[in-house]
Amino acid sequence: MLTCIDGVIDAPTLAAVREQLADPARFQSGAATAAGRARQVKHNLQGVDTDPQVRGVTRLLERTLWEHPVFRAAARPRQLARLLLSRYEAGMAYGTHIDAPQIDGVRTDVSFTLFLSEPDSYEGGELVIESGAGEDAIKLPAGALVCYPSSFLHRVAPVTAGTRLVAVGWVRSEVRSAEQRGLLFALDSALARLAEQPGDPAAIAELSNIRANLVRMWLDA
Ligand SMILES: O=C(O)CCC(=O)C(=O)O
Ligand SMILES: [Fe+2]
Repeated sequence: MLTCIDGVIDAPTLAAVREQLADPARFQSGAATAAGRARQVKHNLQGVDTDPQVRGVTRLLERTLWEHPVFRAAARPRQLARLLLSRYEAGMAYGTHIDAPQIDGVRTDVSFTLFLSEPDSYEGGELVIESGAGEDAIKLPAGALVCYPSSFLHRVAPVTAGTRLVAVGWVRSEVRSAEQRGLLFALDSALARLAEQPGDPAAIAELSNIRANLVRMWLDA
């Protein structure tokens, strides 16, 4: 299941982040962090992790994501394996690959892309995800995020003009199965809607109890 979440980063923060990452010298070849077959198809740039601005932005984004209620409900993060700032200039792309099953010793259950560039500021650069039901080409507004099971093949279509700046990352989830995470996310969303209107408190309590018991059954922690 793919989940898109709007407005994860607000406009002033986005502007500050883009400003801090504007200097291309803060980026190096993306091949440094690709393993196996992915290395052959990875043509992009990524933030130099010793650069103080890159570190500052990375920490800020990690913190924001960790505290974001909808991201937490969708990904159920137990640990953030890594967050990378990636930059694609005209001619760059990332061919079809699968993400490593472990990054820095952390199992990868959920992959995500947080879009930092406005979609009309570059051409191409869609994140194309192959789920069982076919391909989805994702290009979201700046500040929005897509998360998807790390088991899906995916690629970044060539950028043909402009610069695509994103943060990509991987999560070890406390619910390992994508199907179970999807059910819990749907249940959470329905319960949040029910809580907004006067309804049947006993029914809401019953549903909350079912949710808690499913979490207990499925928790990988
Ligand atoms: O840039 C993206 O949206 C995804 C990049 C990617 O697949 C990766 O870094 O593994
Ligand atoms: Fe990937």
